[in-house]
Amino acid sequence: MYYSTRPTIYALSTHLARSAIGIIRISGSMSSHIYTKLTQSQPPKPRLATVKTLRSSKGKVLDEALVLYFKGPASYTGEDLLELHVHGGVAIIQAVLKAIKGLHDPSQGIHIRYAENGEFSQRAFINGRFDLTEIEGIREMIDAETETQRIAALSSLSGDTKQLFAGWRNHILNNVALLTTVIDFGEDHDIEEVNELFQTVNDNIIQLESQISQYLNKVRRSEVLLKGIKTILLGPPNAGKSSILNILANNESAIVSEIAGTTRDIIDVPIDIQGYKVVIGDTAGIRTTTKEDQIEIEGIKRAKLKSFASDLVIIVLPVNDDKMVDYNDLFEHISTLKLENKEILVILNKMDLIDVDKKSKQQLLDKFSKRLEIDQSKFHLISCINGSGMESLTNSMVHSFKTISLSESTDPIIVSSRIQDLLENDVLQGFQQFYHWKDQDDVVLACESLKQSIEGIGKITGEAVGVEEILGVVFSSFCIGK
Ligand SMILES: Nc1nc2c(ncn2[C@@H]2O[C@H](COP(=O)(O)OP(=O)(O)OP(=O)(O)O)[C@@H](O)[C@H]2O)c(=O)[nH]1
Repeated sequence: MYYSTRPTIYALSTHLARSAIGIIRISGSMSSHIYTKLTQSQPPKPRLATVKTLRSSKGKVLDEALVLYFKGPASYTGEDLLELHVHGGVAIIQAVLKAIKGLHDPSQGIHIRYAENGEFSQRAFINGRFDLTEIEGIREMIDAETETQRIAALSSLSGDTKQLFAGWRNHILNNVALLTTVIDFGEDHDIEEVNELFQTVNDNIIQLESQISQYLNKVRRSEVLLKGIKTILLGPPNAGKSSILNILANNESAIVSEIAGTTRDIIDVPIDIQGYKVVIGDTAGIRTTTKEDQIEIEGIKRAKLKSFASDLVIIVLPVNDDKMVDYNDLFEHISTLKLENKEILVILNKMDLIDVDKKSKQQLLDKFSKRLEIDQSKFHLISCINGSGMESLTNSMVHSFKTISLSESTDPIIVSSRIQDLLENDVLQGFQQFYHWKDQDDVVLACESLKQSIEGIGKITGEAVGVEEILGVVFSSFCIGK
């Protein structure tokens, strides 16, 4: 459907700050009118970039701009759409915006106003250019800060998510159709036939439920990519935790000193490691202490607590201290983390301090891995002084990130929490109700339950009745001009 009765909207789609270009977007039936007024020329030719002088209503030159016009419905919004690529000076942009605003003239039926958040995308949705999963994909794409987030957002943007949901919807619809035949022609079916059909639908729904649950599981695992993979450095004081953090973060985020126990509380540093958003926490050194240093005790307690909530735990041990006295408390804690199936890597740091050939390196690995009962493949021998072993450590960390986010086998998926809620609460809930009514041999209510699931998917893609209520939720998080 092509809406031409709505007011024409305009907005600055780039930031209002000194820059090379600023892009002003205009969408609606008055786009062509705005073009002719600003350029004082004939109506624009669609899809042809032209350089035009923009003028105010009094004929004053405002700027030389690159102008692009798209005739609806073949445009982003599905309406006539004009893009003015003006020079990115704040005063220029404001002057052009003011000139557009000045063209608003209700007495002539010319309705022009500044766009609201996400209004261009909302029109694209209303005009059937995209479904809601694609629209949300566009938002995730804009929000993506790292390479993995960008890839995850692509699955929605490219329409993969839309197709997946459409497939699920059809599948449920087919099963509703099967049940409907029983309801409509129930008296003509014998009871065994009805039971058999009911059982077939039941099996189909169980299968679909498992697919949706797996999908949700993957979404949850992928979510870590958005929030950042929580990584923690744990180890005794003076092991080199802060030094490692500084190398990974490429700056002096944490205080490094020779005095054991310099780090007293957790320092969280967000960094990008090979396209993964990671939040690394440097912690107070854990040692078995008899001293009554309350700050140190509290620091150790916090470090331990935080490690339980972390996705990846990196244990840092100074290789020159292979007697490992005072380490009981730390090792006991590591055992608990292992029981929780935490992803763990171990760093043996300060390799520059010992003189090793290949054989004694192996002896070191044997000794530490035996003591910690952690496989040698998880170990890294490094030196913060000469940087040795750091590359292999980061590669190993990336491998762990892939395991944590399940992005090793397939691309991660990011979908909005709105979609997750609807899948869990409407679609899967509908299945639970279906099982309940099936057990009661109530075909009618079982069928209604599946319709609830279909409606849930409709709300996700935007095909549901009463869709207005969800539009507000989706578009309010967009920026103006999108
Ligand atoms: N020789 C050598 N010294 C290192 C290495 N890494 C760190 N150091 C030194 O070890 C000392 C302690 O380093 P930090 O990075 O502060 O250690 P930490 O584990 O954060 O210490 P706490 O804050 O006490 O828990 C500093 O003097 C560092 O310069 C290394 O690979 N080789």
